[in-house]
Amino acid sequence: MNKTVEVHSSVSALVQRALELILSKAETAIGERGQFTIALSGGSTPKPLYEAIANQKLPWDKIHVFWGDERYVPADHPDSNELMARRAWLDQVALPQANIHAIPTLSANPEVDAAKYNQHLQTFFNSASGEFPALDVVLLGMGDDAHTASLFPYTEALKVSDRLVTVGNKDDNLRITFTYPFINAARSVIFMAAGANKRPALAQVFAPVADDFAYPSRLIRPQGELYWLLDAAAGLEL
Ligand SMILES: O=C(O)[C@H](O)[C@@H](O)[C@H](O)[C@H](O)COP(=O)(O)O
Repeated sequence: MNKTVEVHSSVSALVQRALELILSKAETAIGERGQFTIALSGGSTPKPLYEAIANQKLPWDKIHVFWGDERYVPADHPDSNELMARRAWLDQVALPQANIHAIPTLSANPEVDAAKYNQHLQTFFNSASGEFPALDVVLLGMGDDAHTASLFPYTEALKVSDRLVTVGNKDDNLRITFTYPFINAARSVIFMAAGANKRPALAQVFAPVADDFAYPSRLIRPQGELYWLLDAAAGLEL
């Protein structure tokens, strides 16, 4: 793992840096493998990043978009991570619908939809059960409880290491989430975290010893590169 922690002066500087990184990873991936695969996060921090990506001229047909987690709501619900990314980015550019790999949420059973997304990913990457294919970029946020994707403290999802996708649980609201070993298989994992409310969690996530089960972002130790992009408020005491 190659870990880089950067503290930027403002949220817009952080967003600009995330944009640069993603453009550079996309160029490399398309040059080397003919396509760029990225998993998006929800939360509020990445929205200006998605708007900035939409303003770029990119070979959209070579870009495949996935989600690291999704709330268990229909795709037109205001809480949907897919809806946010569609409005800010995907609906604004000529990215083929077939390249948008949204998490299904309509079977009334999150276990069934998690299994469907798992299968969809295995088919896309042509990987066998038990293998963890590498996305080019997994974009993540972190909550002030140190959760990431929908891997919440002390939940069963943190123990799942035999598949790509599982069911997450936020205060008894079920969600669908990548598992930590799938995130860790990525070529690059980019965390974006802004705001002073993230400081106590970050201190635990960066501590040499702490409980991974209490602070799930600690589980993210990718085989490739790990970037933590922070704003000045989040990074103040680091
Ligand atoms: O769907 C979600 O809620 C997320 O993917 C989640 O893990 C998010 O990234 C963090 O809660 C940070 O959210 P903010 O960017 O709003 O701080």
